Amino acid sequence: MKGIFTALMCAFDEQGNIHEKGLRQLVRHNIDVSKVDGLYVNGSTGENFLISTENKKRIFEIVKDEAGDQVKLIAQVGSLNIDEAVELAQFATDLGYDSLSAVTPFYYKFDFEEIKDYYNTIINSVDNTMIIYSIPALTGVNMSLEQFGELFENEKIIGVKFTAPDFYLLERLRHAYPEKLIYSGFDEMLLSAAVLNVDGAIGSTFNVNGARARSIFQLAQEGKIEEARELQKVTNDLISGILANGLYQTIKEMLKTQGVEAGVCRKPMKQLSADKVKVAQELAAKFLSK
Ligand SMILES: CC(=O)N[C@@H]([C@@H](O)[C@H](O)[C@H](O)CO)[C@@H](O)CC(=O)C(=O)O
Repeated sequence: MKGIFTALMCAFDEQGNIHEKGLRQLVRHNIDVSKVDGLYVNGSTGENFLISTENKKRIFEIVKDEAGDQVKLIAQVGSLNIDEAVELAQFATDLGYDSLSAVTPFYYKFDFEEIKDYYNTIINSVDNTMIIYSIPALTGVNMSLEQFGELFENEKIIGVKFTAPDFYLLERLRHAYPEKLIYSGFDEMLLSAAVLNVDGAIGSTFNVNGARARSIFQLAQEGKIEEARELQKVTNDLISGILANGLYQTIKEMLKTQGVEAGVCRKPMKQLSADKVKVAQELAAKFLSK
């Protein structure tokens, strides 16, 4: 379960339906071209919070069917509707997903006891493991070292996807819980996290930049920091361009230049203007090999 995991996009058509052929191509591109170690399915990048339970299940099915056992698969099942989270956890487990993950419950200001109960309720309902998805900038949920420790007391909670720029907390977590899996969640900070000895990374830009991400991670593990820094610089030039143009939409347009029918994003996300499509194509021409 270590290494580079792509936070998988989902291809949607103009009506917002799953574009199955495009989704299968996305899976193949990540496995065959980017050669990532795994896929993180129905996360933020998969537009999970914009789709129905039935669509989430269908995406889990298609991805497992296409990927088989070629790479590790993590199913993000977190939901404010805890019944849905449990249902999805059971569904993904039955399909053979290697682990589950759940975003911290957000919007209402849940206290820590409620957050702990949420994780234990989901994971104790299935025969699988759980990776906490912590992304404070989007959820508003900031957990302390001690609170992570309390969650980790449940042996089925095997790690955290740490999407935060708090390298002090990341170092403390690494030191305190050497046996737990820690994944870096900010692609632009991959090298800094790798230096702190994280076990892997999960990111959206790996859909187009997976090979470079793999190299950064590997070089850091080998102590070749100067080379890794060069690659992180190129990566961050790319990420700056993507973020300025519209994150998920730009990645989808870039994928289209690689022959992947990545579709469009679901409403209320807007579509790119013609000018921005051109910017995405220029980014692809500059940063992606044909
Ligand atoms: C909000 C968001 O999409 N964050 C990305 C990052 O990969 C992020 O896009 C990237 O670092 C650029 O800022 C991941 O942490 C999200 C992710 O793994 C997911 O799709 O669940």
